[in-house]
This record gives sequence, C-alpha cells and structure tokens, in this order.
Amino acid sequence: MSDTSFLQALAVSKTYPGERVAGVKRISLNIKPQKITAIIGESGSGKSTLLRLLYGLLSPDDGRVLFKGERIWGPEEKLIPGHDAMKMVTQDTDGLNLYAKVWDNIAVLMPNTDVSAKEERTSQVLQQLNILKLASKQAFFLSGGEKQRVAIARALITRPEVLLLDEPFNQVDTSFREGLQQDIRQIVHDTGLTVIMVSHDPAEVLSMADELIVLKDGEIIEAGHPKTLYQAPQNLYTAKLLTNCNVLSQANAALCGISTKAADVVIYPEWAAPTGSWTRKDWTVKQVLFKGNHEDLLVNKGDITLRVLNDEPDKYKLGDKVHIKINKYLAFDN
Ligand SMILES: Nc1ncnc2c1ncn2[C@@H]1O[C@H](COP(=O)(O)OP(=O)(O)OP(=O)(O)O)[C@@H](O)[C@H]1O
Repeated sequence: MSDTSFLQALAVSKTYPGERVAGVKRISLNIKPQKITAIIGESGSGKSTLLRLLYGLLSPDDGRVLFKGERIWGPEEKLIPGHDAMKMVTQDTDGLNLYAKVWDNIAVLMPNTDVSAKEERTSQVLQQLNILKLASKQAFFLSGGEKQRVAIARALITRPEVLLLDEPFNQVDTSFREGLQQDIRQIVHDTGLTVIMVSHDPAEVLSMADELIVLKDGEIIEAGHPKTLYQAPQNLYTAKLLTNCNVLSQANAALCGISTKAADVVIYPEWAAPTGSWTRKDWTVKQVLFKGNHEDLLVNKGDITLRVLNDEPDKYKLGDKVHIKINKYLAFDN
C-alpha cells in the first residue's frame, strides 16, 4: 500500500462557531501506516482540532479526510461519525465502568458470538498492555496510569488499524509514562498499528515518534523525522518546542563570537561546553542545576545568560569563572 492511500487530510480547515480565528487552516497531510506520528505545537495551535478532524469527531468546513480513499464523515454528516478502523483515547478515562473488573471492562467490547475467541483476544490485549495481573481487579481501585492502560486496551480490543492518542499520558507519572510509551512502541512494532498522538512533552515525542508534525496557528510549519527536526529545525518555533534552548539576538550572538546576519541564534545546551582550562574565562557560573547524570549550568556574561550542559557534575560551583566553547549554533530569520 502506498503511503498516500492510507489516512489523508486534503486542505482541511475548521473554524469553530462564533470564532474569528480558524482552529486549523488548509491542512494537507499523509499519515504513514504502521508508524507513530506525533503532532506538536504550542497551546491553541490546533493539535486536538486536527486529531478530531482525522477521527471524524469534527466535520471540516472545507477539505476532506480520507481513510484508504474512503471519506471520513463528521458528526454533521453521519449519525455515528468516524470509521470503525480508528479508535481514540484521551486523558479522560470516563468510559470505564468503575464497578466492573478490568477483564470485563475490556471483554465487553467483543461480540459474544465466539466466546473462546473473545477470551483469547481479551487475554492477548491485557498482555500487550502489561495488565494481565490486574484482570480481576475492580476498575475503581486502579491508579490513574493503570486506568490509562485499560482505556488503551479497550481501544485496541477490536483491532483498529489506527489509534489516536490525545495527551493520554498527561496524568501519569514519569516512570509509568515511559513504560507505557515503550509498550505502545512494541505494539506498533508487533502488530503494525498506526498511532497518531498529540503531546506537549518533547522527550516523549522525540523518543516515541517516527514522524513529527509541527503546528503553529492552525498550520503545519514543518514535518519530518524527530532527529532531523531536532538537529536541523527550519523554524525557531520548532527548536523552542523541542528543547530548552538558548535564543540570542544578533548583537548578543556577536558578543559570544558568532557572526551572522540572521535575527536569532539558537544554541542548544549540549552545543556549548564549559571549560576551566582556557585563559579567557569571561563567563560566571550563576546556577548549577543537577539533572542526575549531568548538570545544566546557567552562566552569565554582561546581559547574556546561557544554559550549558556540563557532563562532569560537581566540577563547577557558583561564582566560578569559566570559558564557554560554542560548538554549534542555528541561525534563524523567522
Ligand atoms: N470547542 C471550541 N470552541 C471554540 N473554539 C475552540 C474550541 N476548541 C478549540 N477552540 C479554539 O481553536 C484553536 C485550536 O484549539 P485546539 O484545542 O485544537 O489547540 P491545541 O493545540 O490542542 O491546544 P492545547 O494544547 O491547549 O490543548 C484555539 O484557538 C482554541 O481556542
């Protein structure tokens, strides 16, 4: 199957009733099958609107969404919008029956026509989501992260081809989150599921996604592989979404030894290294932020403060004078 014939948006626009600014504007995209696509963008950029349009929860004002060439109809055009091959999970786990066991919450979505197939499939999905041990527990007693796993199991039980995730890991603590991210990647790998997710977390999208779509003011401003977008973003906006980077004006960049005609210069913390061995130590350590296996140092020279990565924790203390070696930077006019 060619990529273009899977899930497509063709010049899709949506303005909410009573709003002057469009939620999304003339978006065209092709979702790659059997991959994880992450939609990122600042708050209000249209991520959830785009996801709902792809799923058929919203009807576009203009344009079309096609799944394998078949039109996805929204609520204004069809009584039960969307497509059976797609399922969506949000932060909201209200669909769970809190008084029923985990097993029943999942199995209830399978037809009763073949009881052994129903049992086999339920058990398989529980294993995929690593919740087999919770099968006989009442949903009421689950943690937020466990509920989220059950919600995803419920979405997957009928073997959808596409799973849409709208910030489903938001309520989940970091360790639980990483486990769930790994399990979803494994399911994609093992079953060929296609995942489209919306997330605010740069670490999450960089490690999970095969493809990133960057939205700004309802439009796609760039898309590509996470590594490409991280290392060579075409827009300052993208760099700022993906990393806690330093942004310098042209004049301040010049004071750091960077000569450019561009308006803004971006330096990622890992592209600037402190060194105490140079004679010209014109930066002062203002803060040392412990990050586990490394430190972020906030160093200062005149009006300029830089965040730089130090992979030798405890080497520098507040007030130390250091030289900062800038190994790489990006220049932007946008
Ligand atoms: N139901 C609605 N009615 C009116 N305007 C809406 C509605 N939902 C979203 N919007 C507006 O549409 C635009 C896009 O919103 P959307 O929720 O898609 O953005 P988002 O990127 O998902 O934001 P967030 O990250 O904060 O969830 C925003 O300007 C928002 O205020």
